[in-house]
Amino acid sequence: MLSAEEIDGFRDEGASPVTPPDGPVIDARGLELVFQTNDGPVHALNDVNLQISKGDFVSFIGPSGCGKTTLLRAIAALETPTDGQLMVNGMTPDAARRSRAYGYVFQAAGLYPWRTIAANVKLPLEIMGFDKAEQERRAADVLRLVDLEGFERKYPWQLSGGMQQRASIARALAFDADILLMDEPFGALDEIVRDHLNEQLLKLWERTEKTIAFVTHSIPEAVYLSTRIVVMSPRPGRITDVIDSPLPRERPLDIRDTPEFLAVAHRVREGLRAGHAYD
Ligand SMILES: Nc1ncnc2c1ncn2[C@@H]1O[C@H](COP(=O)(O)OP(=O)(O)OP(=O)(O)O)[C@@H](O)[C@H]1O
Repeated sequence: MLSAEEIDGFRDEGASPVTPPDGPVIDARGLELVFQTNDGPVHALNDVNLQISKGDFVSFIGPSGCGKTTLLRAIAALETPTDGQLMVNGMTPDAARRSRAYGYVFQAAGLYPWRTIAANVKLPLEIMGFDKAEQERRAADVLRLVDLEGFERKYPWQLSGGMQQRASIARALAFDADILLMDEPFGALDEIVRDHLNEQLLKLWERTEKTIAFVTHSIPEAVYLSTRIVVMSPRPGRITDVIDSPLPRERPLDIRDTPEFLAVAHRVREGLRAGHAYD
C-alpha cells in the first residue's frame, strides 16, 4: 500500500502538472547520497551524472543494493541527496513533486483491498480535490489505457497479479503527470505475464509520450523497453555505462531474437560484469 509519505505527496498544494522545459526532464550532476545509519554511513550513490530527455524510456539496471531505488526516490523527492544537483522538469525535486510532475509505480501494486479498482485509481484524485465527475472521467480513461475496462467494480483480490500491477499503473497515470517513475513493477510476475505487460507498457508509452524511468534486474526487459539503458555498479552506485538503444521504437516481442537486440544485451551484461567484484 502507499506509505504515509507517498500519500502526503498527493496532498501537497500544487498547481496542475507543468509543461516540461526544453532542456532535460531529469538532470543529475555529481549526485551523492549517503545514509546515516546506526552501523555507520551507507554510501548509496556516488557521482551520478545523467540527463534524461522528454519522451525517453530509461531503464536502470545494476546489482541488488546498488542504489537504483534510492536514485528513483531522490528524483521523487522521497530521499534528499547529500551533494550534487538534481533537477526535475527544471525545478528542485520538491517543487516538481508539488507540481505533480510524476506518477510513481512501486514493486508491489499497493492497492487498498477494501477499495474497488476504480476507487483505488481515484484515490490520489480525491486527495488532490478533483471533483467527482472529473475523477470518474479520468479513472475511466486510464483504466481503458491499461486494458482494465470492465473491472472498475472489482476488488484487487479478484484480479491477477498482472492486472493489479496494471491498476497501479493506471493510478499513477490518473493525474496525467509527464514523468512515470517505475520501480521494478513487474519483478514479482511470471515471465509470460511480464512479457505481455512489457508489450502493453511500450504501447502505452507510445500513446502517451511520457518520459519513463524504470528500474529492473532483467537484461531482456531493459533492452526490450528502453531508448536508453543506464548500467550501475555495485554500491556505492555509480553509472558505468549509458547505452542509447539502436532498436526501432516499434518492437514486437520477437525482436529479442535479432542480432541487434542480442548485441545490446551483450553490452549491458559486459557493463554489469565490469562493475561487479566476484570474489
Ligand atoms: N533509508 C535507508 N537507510 C539506510 N540505508 C538505506 C536506506 N535505503 C536504502 N539504503 C541502503 O542503500 C543501498 C541502496 O539501496 P537501494 O534500495 O537503492 O538499492 P537497489 O539497487 O534498488 O536494490 P534492489 O535491486 O535490491 O532493490 C543499500 O545498501 C540499502 O541497504
